Amino acid sequence: MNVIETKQLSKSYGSAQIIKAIDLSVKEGELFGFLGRNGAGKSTFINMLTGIIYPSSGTYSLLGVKGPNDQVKKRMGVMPDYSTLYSSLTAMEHLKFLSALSGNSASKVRCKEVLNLVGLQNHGGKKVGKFSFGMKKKLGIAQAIIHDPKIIFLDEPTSGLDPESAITIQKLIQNLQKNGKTIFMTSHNLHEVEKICTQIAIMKDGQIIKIGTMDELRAFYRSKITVKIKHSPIPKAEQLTLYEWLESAGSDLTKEVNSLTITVDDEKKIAEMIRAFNQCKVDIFRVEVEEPSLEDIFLDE
Ligand SMILES: Nc1ncnc2c1ncn2[C@@H]1O[C@H](COP(=O)(O)OP(=O)(O)OP(=O)(O)O)[C@@H](O)[C@H]1O
Repeated sequence: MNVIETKQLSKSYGSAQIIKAIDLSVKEGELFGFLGRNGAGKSTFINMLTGIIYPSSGTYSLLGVKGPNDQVKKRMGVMPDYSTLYSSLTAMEHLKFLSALSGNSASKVRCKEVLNLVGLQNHGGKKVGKFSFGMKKKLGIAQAIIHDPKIIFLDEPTSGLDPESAITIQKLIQNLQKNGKTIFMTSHNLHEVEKICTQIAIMKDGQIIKIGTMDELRAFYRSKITVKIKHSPIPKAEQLTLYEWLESAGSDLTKEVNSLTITVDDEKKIAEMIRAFNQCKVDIFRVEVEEPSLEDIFLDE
């Protein structure tokens, strides 16, 4: 089942079209990573799905129900902007208060359990006003999951967290997914998205320009395979021919002592290179092939 589905979803402010007729389907149980440069339109898109702003045109449905819908909102978790937390309440009071407000009143035991999950187990009695930025972020995630929702929207859940806390949150997000939740998250941390997301979309100027699993995105990008070859010394008489051949076979050739790095556009070129080395009586000791990372794919856009 598609848990999130948008059809021609658009948003304009005045004459500026921020989101341009997006058709998107997110299946149940996906950990969906939504990427894009600053101002691409990620938050605007999420804000439409979570009912914070209205679309200018197009439709969306969540859990098969056309949005916005109050019943669906109860089954959806949204990480709030940290500035909207109540500073005079303690973390425990905050979770109890907000869960009651949204019609999903949480028990003290559940509040403690969720504070534990986000790593705030020792801070339940502390006033939110005294929280650091990272602690507020964790409390925001706790608030998003307190009522055990089916879909969870997280806008940059780990930005500003120290590395250890970021890993705790990434593991928590992965566990939520393993337990059947559908998670839709934005992030500027490409390494994180590559590591944990099962589907990735890249947004540019209000449109989704690439979408797929990490492997599918790599397949779009097969033209950048970096190969590092460690080899025996190249006989002087063969050097010119071999290097000239390599330059015609690939690009970005970097020569070092008994090793080289080259970028090729097709895996078949790797086999051809090995044959060319052998013909020049050069032994190959190691071939390292570097697949394009999400960063390569993202930066290429
Ligand atoms: N209320 C608004 N009125 C006018 N323009 C807006 C409004 N909200 C957002 N925008 C514009 O919409 C564009 C997309 O903004 P949005 O916040 O969705 O981007 P984003 O991808 O989430 O960026 P970031 O990564 O910086 O959070 C920006 O050009 C922004 O200035």
